[in-house]
This record gives sequence, C-alpha cells and structure tokens, in this order.
Amino acid sequence: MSENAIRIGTRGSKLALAQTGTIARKLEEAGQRVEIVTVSTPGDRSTAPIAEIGVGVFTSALREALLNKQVDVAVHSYKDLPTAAEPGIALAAVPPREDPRDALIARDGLTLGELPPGSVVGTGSPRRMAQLRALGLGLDVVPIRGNIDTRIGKVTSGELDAVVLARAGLARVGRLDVITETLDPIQMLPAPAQGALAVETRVDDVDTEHLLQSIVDDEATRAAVAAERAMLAALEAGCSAPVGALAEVVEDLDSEGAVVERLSLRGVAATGVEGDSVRILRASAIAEMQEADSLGRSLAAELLDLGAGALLR
Ligand SMILES: NCc1[nH]cc(CCC(=O)O)c1CC(=O)O
Repeated sequence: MSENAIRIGTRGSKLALAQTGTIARKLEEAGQRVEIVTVSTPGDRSTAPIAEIGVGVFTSALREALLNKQVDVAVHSYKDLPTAAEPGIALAAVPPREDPRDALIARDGLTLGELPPGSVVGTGSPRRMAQLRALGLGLDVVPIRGNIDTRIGKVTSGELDAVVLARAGLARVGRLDVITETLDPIQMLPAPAQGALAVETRVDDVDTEHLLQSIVDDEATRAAVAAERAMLAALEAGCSAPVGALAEVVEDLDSEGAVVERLSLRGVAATGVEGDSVRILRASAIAEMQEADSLGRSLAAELLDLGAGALLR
C-alpha cells in the first residue's frame, strides 16, 4: 500500500468515470488513497466514424499519460484496446465482467422480431451492422456515433426506431431501464472483451500492479477475454472489424465423467457491411480453462478455413 494517493487516469465520459469509480472504490475500501485524473482523447474530440480515426483512439492518450507518469493506473473499456501489447505497460487486473451481451433500445418497447421491415436501426459498429443485416428482417441499419445518452436520445426523439448498445455500458451509467430486449448471442455475438475492463500499470511499478491484481483481478474474466482477444488477433482484425466473440465458463464432463469447468468460445466474422449482401461465418469450440489463448487461435483458424480471411480483407 502506498502512502501517497494512487493517480487513476480515465477518459472523461460518464461511462468511463463510472467504470473508473468502481476501481477507485475497491482501492479505497482496501485503505488506499486515490486521485482520479481525467485525460481527453482524440476519440472524444472527433465526431468522425471510429473506423476512420483508427485503432486505439480512446486508449492511446491514456497509455501515454501512464508512460509519462502523469497517472499511475489507466482504466480502459477492454474492448477498445488494440490487441498488440504496449511496451512498458502491464495488464495489472481484469475485474469481474459485466453482462457482455448487446442490448436493443427500441421505440414502444419493441423487440427485434417485432420491428417492422424498413425500421431504422442505428449503430456505428460494423460487427453489429453485419449481424443485424444477417437476420434478414429488412431492417435499415444506419451508422451513428456519440455517447450513450446521445444514442438513447435518437430513439426517444423519434429520429430512429432503435439503437443497439452494450448492455454493460448501460448498466454502468444506470440506464438498464431503457433496454427493450437483451440480444441472444446466437443472433448477436458481442465484441471481443465487451463488458470487461482492463486496468493497466507501468511495468516498473510492481507495487501498484500487485495491489490492483490482489484487489480487483478476476481469473475467469481474464481467461474468457484472453480467448476472445486471441481469436481477434489471429484473424488480424482490429477493434472496429466485423468480428464478434464470446467465451464463457461452462460445466462439462471429463473423461471419467466428473464435472469440470471448461471454456467455451463462439466466434463470428462478417462482410457486406457497406452493401446490402451479408456473408457471415460462425463457429464454436471448447477447451480447458488454462488453454484460453490456443482456443482463440484455433477458432480463428477454423473461421479462416471457412473463408473468413476473404471476408475481413
Ligand atoms: N466502443 C465504445 C464503447 N466502449 C465500451 C462500451 C460499453 C462498455 C463495454 O462494452 O465494456 C462502449 C459503448 C457501446 O459499445 O455501447
């Protein structure tokens, strides 16, 4: 435990502050003083589509502040982090994950199946666009951007019939009330690492790293996210690619018939995000808990065998 306050860096959005607050409270409960430092990122300042601004728009400024010693800890939405490791930075903790599924917010309490053909559904995510189009419901999927409140506002104002958002983000800002349907991963696989946080420290600051690891790290979440991100990396796809993945701890039987915990992974890769035709590939696999990385890589290999390489290029 440090005598001085640990400085936790965060983006300034309502969502980011809520996420950082959960980590700060855990540290304070353990008797550690903390100070929250807001860092503005190019992703916050630009209104261009995320796919155009590039990888790491929300995360690189925070990582810079960490490396420059302006802060001691960086808290990110894990799904916004590029898959490439950053020299000098340690993944100190992966806290317990929120519900990773996507959620529909539709007018008049409607579910996806109840939206009439021609309904206008907003999402900025190529992954969500592709999976929505693949349902074949005749939905008119249009790109949107903006923070959670802005997106909800486009439905309440009548501008859009519905939007799709991460349930986890809505939970963290206390807006679960607006959800009209939580989407089944069979139809809509979330982004790799959706609902999870990444808590980073400097590699030379082992004390802070160990403190966070002992207080907020969750092994099951770490394994699940590792499998999902290994799949994403092996597909050589970034955080704005039309790729979804969800790993879950499931009960399975070992060779002697005893109940064991294993890691199940489902994946999706898609194309046709720009046009109307959608091609979508889905696959799943299961492995031992400690084989998360190879599970992710082998599911990626299976998707590539099925033709995902062509889809993503
Ligand atoms: N790309 C923006 C972003 N980054 C993290 C979340 C939500 C929280 C999470 O998934 O962990 C969101 C908003 C959304 O996708 O609806």
